[in-house]
Amino acid sequence: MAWAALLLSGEVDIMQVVLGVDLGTSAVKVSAVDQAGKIVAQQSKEYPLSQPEPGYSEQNPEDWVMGTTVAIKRLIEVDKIKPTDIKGISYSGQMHGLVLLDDHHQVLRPAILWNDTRTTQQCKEILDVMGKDFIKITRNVPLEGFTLPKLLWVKEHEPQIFEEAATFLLPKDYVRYRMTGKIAMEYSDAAGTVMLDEENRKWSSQIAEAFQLPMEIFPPLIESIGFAGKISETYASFSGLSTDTQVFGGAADNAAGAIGAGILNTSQVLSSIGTSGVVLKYEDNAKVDYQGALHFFNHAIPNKYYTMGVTLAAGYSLSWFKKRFSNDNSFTDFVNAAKKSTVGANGLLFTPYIVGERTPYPDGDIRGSFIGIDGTHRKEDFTRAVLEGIVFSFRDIMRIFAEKGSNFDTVVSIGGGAKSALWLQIQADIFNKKVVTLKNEQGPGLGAAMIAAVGVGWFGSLNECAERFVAYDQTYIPNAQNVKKYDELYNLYKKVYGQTAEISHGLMNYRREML
Ligand SMILES: Nc1ncnc2c1ncn2[C@@H]1O[C@H](COP(=O)(O)OP(=O)(O)O)[C@@H](O)[C@H]1O
Ligand SMILES: O=C(CO)[C@@H](O)[C@H](O)COP(=O)(O)O
Repeated sequence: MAWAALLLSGEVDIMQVVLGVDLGTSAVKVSAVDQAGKIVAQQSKEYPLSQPEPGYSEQNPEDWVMGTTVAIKRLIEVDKIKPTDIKGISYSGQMHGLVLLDDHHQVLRPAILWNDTRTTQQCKEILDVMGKDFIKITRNVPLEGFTLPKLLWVKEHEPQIFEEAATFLLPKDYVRYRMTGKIAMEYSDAAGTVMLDEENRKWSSQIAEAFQLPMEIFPPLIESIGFAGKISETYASFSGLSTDTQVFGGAADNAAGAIGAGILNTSQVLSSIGTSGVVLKYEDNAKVDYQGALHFFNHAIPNKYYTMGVTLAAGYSLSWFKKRFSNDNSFTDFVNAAKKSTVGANGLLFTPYIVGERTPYPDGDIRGSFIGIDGTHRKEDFTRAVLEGIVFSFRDIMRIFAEKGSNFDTVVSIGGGAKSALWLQIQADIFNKKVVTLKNEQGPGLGAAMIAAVGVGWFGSLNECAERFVAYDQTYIPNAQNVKKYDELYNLYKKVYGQTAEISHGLMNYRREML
């Protein structure tokens, strides 16, 4: 039912709202959402990222708390949302970041983030010590981005800090702790620590023993829609919120993004082109086994899962190219100029490995290429090659799904990739699948608000909530001629990694020697 009709029907109370806190890497965005699924107000606050050494990426957890508080205060003071009308709050969080706390719950060092790549050695050690058992328990291969290698890095390089650590949290779990005073980690995020026995939904004592991690440091686990407490007196006086507002677990940003996009059954796949890119598929149970070729994590819905592959530089590749070579154009004009090129960019291929890659090549040292540069190529061919290369990298992920016999008919596109009709058609043609967009595309923030909406009892389940909050907009159907051409080009694209890896690694070593 449309928003106005819902109001007239008296089925919803438009005064009541829930808040979805989307704790990203560059900023926190807090959305106030009413019972009809309408975003009535939104505030955000950016915070800095520190890169003290090559490959390091850290943030100060206090900045997340301050940013979230500023955004909430603005909702109350500028947008005039009454604190007593805020019935519930939940979260979507950047994944994997390690927040270490001492026994007074004080932060011991800056958080080490998902895009920090200092832990290659620790990932190797994890496999050396546990081999295939590790993948069997966590359903993932150890990658630099995940939390366990970060914990082992601290243990090895900062032993005094490790000694003082009483527990650890993930970014949004830390913010929730500061708002409620209660320590807990939520399942979909806990899966990304790669210390969780995913199928049995408990911390793995085998992993703890293998790496001499005391069991006491593992925080209690809660469900995404689980009640985490009410706003504490301290945080209420700090933020202006009411102590009656209920707080719920929340979810990892990709799980929350999937909920906000209505990915709640196995026939749909999410294609998210943000700074990084994600192809994500809902899984009904833990029986599917990709043997670590894709990430496999607990979903925000109890006992459900999702599989995903990550392209580290998706939208980032396009932004990089625009910034370096087309900075004076608007984003829309710059992307639309690629229409002047052809399917296959007049014979130019791009691989988007400009910050290394995760799926299907877990290789921090691979770098991107333009292949087939010809004297006749124009800037729009390069732009088109970048748009296509990003989508080819998503097809690499889809190929793994296909090899495992996973079937789906619809791809829901979100993020920057859903802003351009050209890019959406390229996705439909390269995937050879129907691609749809969302009417109310708010990404993980809406998913976070949906978790709170279910938590406070507005809906019986996330599926029920999605029926009201999520609606599809445009549909893009594959063009048979283009599909054929892209199939041919994809066969060439697939060869680029293998044939450029050695050269890329040599060039990375050259850069390191120059430091
Ligand atoms: N008008 C546009 N058309 C196509 N792509 C766009 C447009 N504007 C931005 N983008 C792409 O979207 C990406 C950002 O997507 P977004 O979902 O906002 O990412 P994030 O939340 O990670 O910052 C940018 O890196 C850029 O490549
Ligand atoms: O590492 C992963 C998933 O495994 C990333 O998806 C981060 O969770 C991204 O955070 P944002 O870019 O959305 O801040």
